Amino acid sequence: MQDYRERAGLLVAAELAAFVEDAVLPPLGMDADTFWSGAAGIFARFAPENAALLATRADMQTAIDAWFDTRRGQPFDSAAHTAMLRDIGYLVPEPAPFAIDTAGVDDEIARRAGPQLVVPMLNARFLLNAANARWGSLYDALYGSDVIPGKQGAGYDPTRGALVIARAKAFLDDAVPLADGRWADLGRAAPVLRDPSQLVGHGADGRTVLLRHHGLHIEVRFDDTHPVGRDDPSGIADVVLEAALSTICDLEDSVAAVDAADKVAGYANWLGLMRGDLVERFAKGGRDVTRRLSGDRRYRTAEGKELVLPGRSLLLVRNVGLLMTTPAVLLPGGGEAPEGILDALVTALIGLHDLRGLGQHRNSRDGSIYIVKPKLHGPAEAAFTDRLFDAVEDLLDLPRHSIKVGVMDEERRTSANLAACIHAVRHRIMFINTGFLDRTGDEIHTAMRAGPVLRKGAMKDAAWIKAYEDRNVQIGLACGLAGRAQIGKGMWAMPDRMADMIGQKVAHPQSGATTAWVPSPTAATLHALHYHAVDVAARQAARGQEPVAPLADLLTPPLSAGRNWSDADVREELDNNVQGLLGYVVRWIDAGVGCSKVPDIHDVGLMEDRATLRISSQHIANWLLHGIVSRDEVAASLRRMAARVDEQNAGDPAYRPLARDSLALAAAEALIHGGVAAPGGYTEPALHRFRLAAKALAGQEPAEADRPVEALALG
Ligand SMILES: CC(=O)SCCNC(=O)CCNC(=O)[C@H](O)C(C)(C)COP(=O)(O)OP(=O)(O)OC[C@H]1O[C@@H](n2cnc3c(N)ncnc32)[C@H](O)[C@@H]1OP(=O)(O)O
Ligand SMILES: O=CC(=O)O
Ligand SMILES: [Mg+2]
Repeated sequence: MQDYRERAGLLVAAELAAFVEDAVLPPLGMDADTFWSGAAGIFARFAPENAALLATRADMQTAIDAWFDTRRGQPFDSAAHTAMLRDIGYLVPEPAPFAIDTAGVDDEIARRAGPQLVVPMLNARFLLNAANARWGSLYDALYGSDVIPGKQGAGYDPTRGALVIARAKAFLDDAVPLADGRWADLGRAAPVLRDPSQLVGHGADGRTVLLRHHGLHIEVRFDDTHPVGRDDPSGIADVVLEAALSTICDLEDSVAAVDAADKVAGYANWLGLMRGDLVERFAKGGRDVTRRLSGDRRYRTAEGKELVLPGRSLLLVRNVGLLMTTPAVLLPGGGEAPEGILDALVTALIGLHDLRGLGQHRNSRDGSIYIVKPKLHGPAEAAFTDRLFDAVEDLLDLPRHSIKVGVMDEERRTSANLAACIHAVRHRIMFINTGFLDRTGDEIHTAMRAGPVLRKGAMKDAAWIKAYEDRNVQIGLACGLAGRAQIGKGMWAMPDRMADMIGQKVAHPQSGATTAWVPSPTAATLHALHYHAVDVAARQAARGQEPVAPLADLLTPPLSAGRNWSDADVREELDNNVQGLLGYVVRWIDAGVGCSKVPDIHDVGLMEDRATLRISSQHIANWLLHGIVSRDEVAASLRRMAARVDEQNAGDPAYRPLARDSLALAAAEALIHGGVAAPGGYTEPALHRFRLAAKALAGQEPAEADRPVEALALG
């Protein structure tokens, strides 16, 4: 049973009250009464509006469903569909031309182009690694990935090493060419650059040369005492790249946070990052490791001045959206508080530690707290977020617009009204980002009644997604984001396929995006190469001249004209969706892991999070609704894929097989069969329900834990 403390008319979970009052407020000199009575006022003001906005979403979806139902079997009528969306207020008038005026944004966001790493907030070991991924060894990233073909052996393989070194030096030839010859032929000479302005300085050890290209730094480390440098004709031991300029510490789709204990664990990690004292100790490769945040990096410029560069990624925090409530706080009527409002209050309060300079390091040098807001549906919800952040600033005595917002463009109503959404937050917006995974889930859900959707793999060639990606950049540029805010692109979801990433993800900077998401530090280092290859500012200048891609394309649902697939194709599609879904859900429900690498049916490890789960569950629900697959076929696929997922996890002693009475299997069935009715097609309600049940069971006697799922009160 959750233990609560009464605070200003709220019931606050004991662990949350203790965390806020003992760890967060005292260094800020803020008393608990001031904070909780301010928080109570904010909940009183914004919780009803939050509920009303959710009701509007539901009403609009009902109207869209009814419109498609009455036209079943007829070809899609784009003009009538757009008119209907205007009638129901889904499409709003475009604002007059305007430019955002966000101020006080750090260079990493406003003026420089480079990778953005995302990391689950509940994993301190990964969080520290992510924050430190500002700098990454290119030698290590190449050696440890499939960019260099062939298998890695146990020890150092000099043949593989030689390929790495050749590749890294070829990169130097492109980005920072020598005045004469190639880096491979440098010999013992000191490097003289074709463009001397690329030489920024030297490391304190005198052996590191600091270079800059397209605003990103490159260290070339000369060290004859290092095993690699010793064998190199020039003594080069490594090439280190400035990689993850920014990192999103995620409280949303990559974590499983269902109760006060989980929320406090996430908030405590965010506090550790803002104060600089987060430490994690663990064993790796037979060694005990203590991981901390890296310090800043010191150099001497050619003029002999000291130069300090940030040692850590600029940290952003992703709050949850508007949908969920949390048992961590109960409102005066006894209902759970909207989780997004609690996140805004607590993550901004923690961010204040950085703005007041209370931490060991500085995160924002320009005095901003960066909150990423996911799953906003349209301008009314963006305006709501703006007012909520105003209120939090007032409570925390922060200058107006110190809290910046990153708007995830990942719901169809936001894409269709993007300029109006940006306008609603024009004084504080620091990014727009195409979260194409959620966006695909929302596309399927919104058009649920329109007909069977394309196979998942064909979705990337559909008209809507091209228009979505193009319009996001074009509208972002038209609204003046260049030089003030990021235009971001989505996640590379195949963490082990780095050669493919190198080949394909260059498309993101080429599109005029100043950043794009990567799943790991290695991916950040390798993706940094793309920002050296492409001059994003030039691409933005070119794309700023383009007409905006047609709204009609954006609003064309990805439908298949009937059942265009063989039985084998249908089965493959179903099995693939079911396998990804089960492989992810079993870890979410049983182990509380919110982001996993799950092999697909071709054994490619895919990053699965709640957004990819939204896609697979919505896809199966759509094909069931339209009779492409039957309930029996889905049940058979669940059985087949459960056995496969059990096999894949056989090496994990803590793993509980997906047997008939597994909570995880029941959650998977609820996600599929409840997919049409689920608000927005979101998976959070079902996941939270089953995870809470799993946690409750884990706290009980083993005999209880073996009770069948049917005996659980899950509703
Ligand atoms: C649609 C969306 O919302 S996308 C945004 C949400 N998604 C994410 O945040 C993805 C984040 N990435 C991850 O969680 C992980 O990379 C996964 C789950 C995809 C793969 O994890 P694993 O299978 O454990 O990775 P793998 O074994 O290849 O590598 C683990 C190592 O890489 C590091 N690592 C992997 N991902 C990250 C990361 N995102 N940040 C920091 N370090 C990371 C780990 O710290 C670990 O190194 P260590 O042993 O020195 O600590
Ligand atoms: O949040 C990102 C997405 O693709 O969804
Ligand atoms: Mg998303």
